[in-house]
This record gives sequence, C-alpha cells and structure tokens, in this order.
Amino acid sequence: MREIKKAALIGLGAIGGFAAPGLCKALGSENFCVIAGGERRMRLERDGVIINGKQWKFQTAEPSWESRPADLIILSVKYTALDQAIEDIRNQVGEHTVIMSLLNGVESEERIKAAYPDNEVLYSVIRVPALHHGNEISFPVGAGKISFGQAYNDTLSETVCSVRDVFEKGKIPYEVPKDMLRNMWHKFMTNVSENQSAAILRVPYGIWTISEDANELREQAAREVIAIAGKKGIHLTEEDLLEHRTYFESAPFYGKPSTLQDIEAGRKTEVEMFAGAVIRMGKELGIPTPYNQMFYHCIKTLETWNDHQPDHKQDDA
Ligand SMILES: NC(=O)C1=CN([C@@H]2O[C@H](COP(=O)(O)OP(=O)(O)OC[C@H]3O[C@@H](n4cnc5c(N)ncnc54)[C@H](OP(=O)(O)O)[C@@H]3O)[C@@H](O)[C@H]2O)C=CC1
Ligand SMILES: CC(C)(CO)C(=O)C(=O)O
Repeated sequence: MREIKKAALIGLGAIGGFAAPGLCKALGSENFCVIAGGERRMRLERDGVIINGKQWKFQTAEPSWESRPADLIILSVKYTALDQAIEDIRNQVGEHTVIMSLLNGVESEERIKAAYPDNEVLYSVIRVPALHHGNEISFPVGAGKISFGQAYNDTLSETVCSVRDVFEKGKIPYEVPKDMLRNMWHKFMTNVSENQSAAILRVPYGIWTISEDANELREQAAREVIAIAGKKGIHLTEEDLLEHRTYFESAPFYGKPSTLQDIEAGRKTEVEMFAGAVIRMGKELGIPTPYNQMFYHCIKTLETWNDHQPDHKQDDA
C-alpha cells in the first residue's frame, strides 16, 4: 500500500482549519503545506491562523513553486474559487497524488477529475458548523467529521486505507460510508434545501422546529434533488426527509447555514453549486425544478443588492 508522506491543502478557511492541524501533526510540519499565492501567502506567513484559540503557522507554498509532488491534496476553497484552486495545485500534483475536495455540492470531484484525469479523486464531504472571521477559525470540537471514500466502500481500497491512516494519526474525525455517493447526495439535498431557503428568508435553523411553512418550502426543494438523484441511481427517499426533521431539534436554534452567512457578510454565495447545479441537472434529465429556479433568482437578487450596498454589510455572528 502506498503510504501518504506529504500533503498539501488549498483553502485555509473554516473547513481548511478543521483538517490542517491534524495533517500537520500526522505528517510533520515539514511534510505539510498550505498552497497560497501572493498577498494571501504573505498574510499566512506573517499572521498564521487562529484555530479554536490556538495560533498555527503552517508551511506555505506559492502555486508557481516547483516541488516534490504531494501524495495527498485537499481542496477546501469556496465554489467561487474552485477553478483557480484547481490550477493552483498543479505544481504539487504528481503521478500518484490523491486528491480530495471538501467542498459542498456534488460537482467539484468531476471538475477536478476533468483537470487531472490520471489522478485518483476520492469523494468527500464534511459536516461541521465552522466559522471564519479574519484569521480566526472556529468549530465545535468533537462535533464534525469528514465522510470520504470511493463511490462504494464495501471493501476499502488501498487509497482509502492510506488516507484513513493519516486521519487516524492526525486524529481528524472521519467516516468511510459504504455508499459514499448516497452520503454526498444526502448532504447536497440538505444544503440545497436548508442553505438556500434560510438565506432567502434570513432565518436560522430554529425556524424548522417552529414553522410548518418553512418545512414545506425546504422539503419541496429537497424533493427536486431526490427526483434527480433517483434518475442517477442514487437512493434518496421521503423517509430521508422525515428522518432529517429530527436533526433540527439538536441544531443550534440561532445557527445559520453558510449561504445565509455569505449573504449577511456581503459575499458571493455558492448558489451555482446548489440551485445552479439542480437546474442544470433537471434540464438534462427532464425533471422540473421550480423551487430551485425560484431560489436561484432570489439569491442572485440578494447578491446584486449586496453589490450595490458596499457599506451595508451585516455581521455574520
Ligand atoms: N463553513 C462551514 O461550516 C462549512 C463549509 N462547507 C463547505 O466547505 C467549502 C469551504 O468553505 P469555508 O471553509 O466555509 O470557506 P472559507 O471562505 O472560510 O475558506 C475558504 C478559504 O479559501 C481561501 N482561498 C480561496 N482561493 C484560494 C486560492 N486560490 N489559493 C489559496 N487559498 C484560497 C480563502 O482565502 P482568503 O480568506 O484569503 O480569501 C479562504 O481562507 C465550501 O464549499 C463550503 O460550502 C461544508 C461544510 C460546512
Ligand atoms: C454547516 C453545514 C454542515 C450545514 O448547514 C453546511 O454544510 C453549511 O452550512 O454549508
């Protein structure tokens, strides 16, 4: 089995901060680097990042630097920065480099595979409510995990085992689901329905414990994902929707999905990988997606409004 001895990460934000300390601990600081260019790299070198109250200064690498290829590269940028990140990792990619994307959505793996067709790209998603303000990153310790693997993991491939070993060594919480595609699409279904309706209505998770109207809106959008998934052979069901209702009982009442945080902070959202993707796939497969079409236009409207209100950004606390 090929051992992972060197890793690189691109996107040291809320989610990058979840994985980076463990990778550094598992492999040693000389075998782990954060890829970042120009001013961003200078900032990371100068200030580092504060992760749950502790300062970390990881080794950094300019995208233009030639280097020994990494055995593992993790992408944890927002969707709006994905194309650039895919190019920026190029000098760290070698013949045997395994690539993982912690982005939400169901498309980033395909995009990476298109750019690096000869490399192994594992599927992965992360479930953790993480925050990022300035150079401070925080998340509840012990509350999140990375799900990763091949599409199906009845038996674990050598690559999955080698990544698992690094996660074990670095104490990075993880699981390898038997049906990784279903796991990823389940998260996609929840993001498409929760993130977008919360962003449009400007309401936190608690709304789904007190409003049937909010649940109706959320679940109608989720049903469009279920229909698309079904056509692709991925088994999501009405039972999944029912079962997911219980999640909100334990979610922080005033907690906000990342799309609402983006809107409130005046940032561009990841709507293209949520409603944008649902609309595109719906067209390809002949499945109507009226809720996601409405969500798409509402979120684009809020982004445009933000662009015209440079001094009107709210705190995303
Ligand atoms: N936050 C959360 O709770 C969760 C997020 N996710 C998903 O994880 C993904 C990442 O989100 P999140 O961590 O919140 O986003 P953040 O904005 O916190 O982090 C992204 C980081 O990427 C950096 N970056 C962007 N472009 C480049 C580049 N070309 N080279 C190097 N660094 C770059 C940014 O740097 P800079 O700040 O300098 O611009 C930023 O630090 C998203 O798809 C999100 O949906 C999934 C689950 C939960
Ligand atoms: C925090 C979490 C896991 C669920 O809402 C998320 O994926 C997001 O906010 O984008």
